[in-house]
Amino acid sequence: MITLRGLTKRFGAATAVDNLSLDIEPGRVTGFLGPNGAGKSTTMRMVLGLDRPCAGQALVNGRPYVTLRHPLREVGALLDAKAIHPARSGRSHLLAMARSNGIPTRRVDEVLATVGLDRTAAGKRGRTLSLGMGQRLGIAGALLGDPPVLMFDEPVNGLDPDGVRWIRQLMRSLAAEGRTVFVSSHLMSEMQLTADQLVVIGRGKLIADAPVAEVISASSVTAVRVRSPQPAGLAALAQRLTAATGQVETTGEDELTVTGVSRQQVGDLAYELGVRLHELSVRSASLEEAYLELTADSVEYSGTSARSGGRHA
Ligand SMILES: Nc1ncnc2c1ncn2[C@@H]1O[C@H](COP(=O)(O)OP(=O)(O)OP(=O)(O)O)[C@@H](O)[C@H]1O
Repeated sequence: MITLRGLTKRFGAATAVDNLSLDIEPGRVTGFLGPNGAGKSTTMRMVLGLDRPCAGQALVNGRPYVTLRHPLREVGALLDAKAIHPARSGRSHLLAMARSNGIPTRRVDEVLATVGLDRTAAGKRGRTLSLGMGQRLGIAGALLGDPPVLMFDEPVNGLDPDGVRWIRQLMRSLAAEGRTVFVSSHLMSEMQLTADQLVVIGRGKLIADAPVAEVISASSVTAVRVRSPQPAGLAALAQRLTAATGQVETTGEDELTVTGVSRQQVGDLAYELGVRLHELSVRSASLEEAYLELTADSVEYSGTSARSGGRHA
């Protein structure tokens, strides 16, 4: 479990993390999303005691990182895959980590096997590691102490499709073992497949903390399509839906597209009015659409081309 309470970090006049309070629960994958510069890495660094909060607290299993006696056994993290000495082999890097945390040497070979690095790959020097090998080595380091809490900052960066799928399965299985898995990514399609819960931040502030399905269904891009062969009935239904705070658009001769009202509500209203329906279907937003809508006002750096969906700040 990771607990953030009023967590705040300022760099000079800029507030990178602004009064964040949340619980990142065990047994599920929590995706950590936000535009560039939103404060994700800074938050993770504070959990690991690498940055000191200006206010508030970040706790791992109820304790500040700096008070943990064997930190690698409590929390494992992949923050920067390049954090290995260029002249050191992957295996000796892990051996040094193990030694300083009282972890037996055999565990190094276990985690190397878990991440699919053989002896030759593990014997390569840091400077010669490919991006994918570096990521795998970083993940091996995170798993070394068999910790109940794991944090990964953009773990699929630069990985090929096999690597991406492997990471997804690893995250899922770590969560299924009851661990806390907190992972940041900009790949929405991947997050939609991997995460159970989402934490979205923008400009250091919490925007959403909800299950993936809830984030998607709350999006205005999620819409109900309703078709009827009875034009008068459809018009009456449109009127009632508008009164029920739905946004109704006529999208065809016999068709309405409704947002802000659930499919059940539309079906119940149609039944009440005695309107015959030929279709009642939901068009779900993608996580990407929902995310763009949520963060439209928090994007610090954006190009000039128009984006579909969300509003512009
Ligand atoms: N050491 C530092 N000194 C000054 N400013 C910093 C420092 N580290 C981070 N920042 C600033 O804090 C803000 C948050 O940065 P952070 O790297 O945490 O965002 P992020 O959400 O991880 O972004 P990205 O998705 O681009 O990795 C940014 O405005 C960044 O420039």
